[in-house]
Amino acid sequence: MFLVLNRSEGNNLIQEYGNSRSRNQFRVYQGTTNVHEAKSLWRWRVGALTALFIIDISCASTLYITVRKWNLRQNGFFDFTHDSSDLLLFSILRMLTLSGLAYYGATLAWTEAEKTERAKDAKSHAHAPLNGHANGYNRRSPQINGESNHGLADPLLDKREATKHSKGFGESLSKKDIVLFVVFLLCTCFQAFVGAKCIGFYFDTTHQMWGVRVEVWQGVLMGSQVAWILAESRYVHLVVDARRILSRAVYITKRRKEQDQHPLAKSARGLAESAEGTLRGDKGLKEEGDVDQNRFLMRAISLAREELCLILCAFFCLAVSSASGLLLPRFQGSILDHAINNDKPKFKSEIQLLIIFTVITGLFEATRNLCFTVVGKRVLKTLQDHLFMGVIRQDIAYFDGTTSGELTSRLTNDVSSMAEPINWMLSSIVRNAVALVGAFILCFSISWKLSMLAFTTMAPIMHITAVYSRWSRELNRKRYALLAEANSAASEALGNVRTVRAFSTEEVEIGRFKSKTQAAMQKGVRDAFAYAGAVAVNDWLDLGASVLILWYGGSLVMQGRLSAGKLITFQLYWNQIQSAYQSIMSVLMSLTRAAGAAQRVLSLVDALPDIDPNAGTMVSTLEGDIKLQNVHFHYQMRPQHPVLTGVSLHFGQGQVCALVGRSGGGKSTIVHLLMRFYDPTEGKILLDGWDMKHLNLKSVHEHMGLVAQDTQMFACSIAENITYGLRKHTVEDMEEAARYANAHDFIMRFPEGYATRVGERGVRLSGGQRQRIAIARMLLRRPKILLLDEATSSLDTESEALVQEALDRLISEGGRTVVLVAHRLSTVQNADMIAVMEKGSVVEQGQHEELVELNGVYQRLVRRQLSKGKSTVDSG
Ligand SMILES: Nc1ncnc2c1ncn2[C@@H]1O[C@H](COP(=O)(O)OP(=O)(O)OP(=O)(O)O)[C@@H](O)[C@H]1O
Repeated sequence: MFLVLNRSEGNNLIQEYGNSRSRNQFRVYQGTTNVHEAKSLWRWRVGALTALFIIDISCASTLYITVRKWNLRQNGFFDFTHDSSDLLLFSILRMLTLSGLAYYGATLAWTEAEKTERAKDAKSHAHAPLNGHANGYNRRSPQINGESNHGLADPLLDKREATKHSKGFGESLSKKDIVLFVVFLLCTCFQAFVGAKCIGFYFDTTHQMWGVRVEVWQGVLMGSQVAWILAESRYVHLVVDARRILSRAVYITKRRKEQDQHPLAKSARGLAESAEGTLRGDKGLKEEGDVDQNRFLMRAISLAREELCLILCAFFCLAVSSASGLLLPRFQGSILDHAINNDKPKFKSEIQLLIIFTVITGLFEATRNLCFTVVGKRVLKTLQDHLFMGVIRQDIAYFDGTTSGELTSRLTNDVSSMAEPINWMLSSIVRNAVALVGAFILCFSISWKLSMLAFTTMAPIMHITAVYSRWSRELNRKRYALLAEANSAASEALGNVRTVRAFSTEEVEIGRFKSKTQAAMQKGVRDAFAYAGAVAVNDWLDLGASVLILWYGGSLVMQGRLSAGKLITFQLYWNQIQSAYQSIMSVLMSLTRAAGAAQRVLSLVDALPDIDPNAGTMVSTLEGDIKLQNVHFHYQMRPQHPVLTGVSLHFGQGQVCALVGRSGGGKSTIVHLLMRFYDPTEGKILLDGWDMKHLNLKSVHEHMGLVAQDTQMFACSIAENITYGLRKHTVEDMEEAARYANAHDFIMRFPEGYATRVGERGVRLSGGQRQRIAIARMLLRRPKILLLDEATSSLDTESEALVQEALDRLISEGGRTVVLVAHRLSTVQNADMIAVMEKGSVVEQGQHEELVELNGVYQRLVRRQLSKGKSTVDSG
């Protein structure tokens, strides 16, 4: 039973995120792309199916032999009640039909998979030139400057065809699905036949074979046939799926080879690297592992490991409540029998026992529930903490390629969708599994024939559940992606609400948001319909089973072969099986829904940053000597655009060094590299002679201070902003830093002084005030290395003068290495070294006078400044 529900297909799922139409939309493919792996999966599954056929026929043959030897025939012709040659015949027929259908289905799967891949290519071709992004090197064919990809994609492919095939796994019904449905129907009919055969069959109760009654042998052989048929039906599905996986792997490998030989392969790779919404580290893209129901369950269990004591207590309560709960139907049945037989003393004592066991069950049930709920809540908390830790420690490169909306969605929607089933699944799955297995055994002990008949309805239920789970999982993945897009649109609009108001684009933003929520809602509604359908069919099948039980059980009672009480007990156990099964099914379905969210959450929880701030040698003091040796760099989101091309610079200890040059020359990028937001793609940065990569980043940052152009503030008080990140400080130190930064006076003019709250991102302060607070924050840390990245460029003259005064004071203090980007001429003039950057390289270097004499780029910049009547070196 669980074999089918907890599908373990053994194939990994590769998620590919697309960028063709919208940022976060991703497409899902199932299976490996490695041809070798796909081939062995195919062989393995074909082998397993063949083995199943062999076992099935062996069972049928053995049954036939035992029946011929021990079952007395009434006449010479075929006799349904005394002969099993029909079962043998059906086994052979089954083997031939299922093999044929598996072969046909596999052929269809091969061509369908190839067609789907082609359609996906065609679709990505159609979109790629519109937005300038290709969609995954080695995964989709890029179209650059109108060039197609060796004709691999069929440009004439009908657009509707492309849409149909790109709908994704599980969303469209194909010929292959129809073949699989026929397999399912056939197998269900075969199972029903074996069930019916069991009921009417004459089992020899007198003879023995190897010390075991022949009746038992025959019953086991017939019973196991039902299981083999179920497994065969499943394996035909798996064989067909393996063919699809192989076809896709072959197609993709072929495409990869052709792409690698393509002259534009490098650009394609670059475009793929820049796809948004993907998990990336500083060194490039990272693959997000698949999380299916099984892995999700395993993960939930490992998360709950810390709560071992509570879990053990819960399991103890579970054992007691399950054991006593399983006895209740027995009491109910025998009470009825005693009532019918008018046996008053036994009737009374059974009633008393029933009351005692009901109280015990309820008590332990409640305690078990409490323990598991507490475990669920604690797991949720751990998960939330882990996710936030996972997000905040990611490389800056990751944040370059994602939006705050998407992250918020992961932290809120995804985590709650993932945690929802965790809250109760631990409790529910174990309790219901125990009830299911226990009731199953007890049902067989009452009447194995009745059980066989009832259980033939289980196979279709399991099949429908498995098909729905699979379909729903893919649909929900897409739904969550759409919700993330909606979040992203909302947070972008709200973050820029002033611009939205200024341009009166509220309607546009509302439309953008609505289109995403609408699409997500449609997928949700589709899922709800399918869910309702699956549940309805399953309910009908359940009811059908109850009718069968009453019909056959009732006839047994009338024949005097079963007591009425036993029939009631059987019915109660059957109800228990049904409700346990339904509960497990709904847990698994919610696991299915949650697996999509879990994948997005766990991929982040598990992803370790490439630049680990905690790794490397600790630094207690820094002299402040910085060397850049032949540094090359490009941002991942624009891999084809080199930002730094072989930059070598020396910022001596205690020197004031300036970086000037045209906008986009790479000055801020050098500051980013010095902060180690990114690592150079080539070359080295040495700090006091040590390669920065080998130093502990946290300890290095304690000696560095950065004042950037766009100062970032937290929505708390001014005091908290100034002392941000410092564990020890005094109020006097804070005020002194603020005075030094020309901030004390304006802070004191606020009614609440240092306790004034600054609002989100410091919106309640002016740009100059924010800058001065940032300077105070940095001063309080007394850094050895000071990085000033155009700290005054966006300020008006008055604010600029105030901020500049604070900075000049700081610089003139000496003893610090200062790297400043595009400052006022006066400051740059006095710098010990000025480096002029152009198009990612240093074109001139020296002191002010030397550079002016060179009559080159620097002199032109100065001249332009003077002609504009400004006193700053223009960076544009
Ligand atoms: N996170 C990023 N992702 C991709 N490209 C980036 C990123 N940051 C900057 N760039 C690009 O890198 C190049 C250099 O940018 P950088 O900010 O270093 O220039 P700059 O010399 O400091 O310019 P400005 O004086 O205007 O600030 C620019 O072309 C810019 O578009």
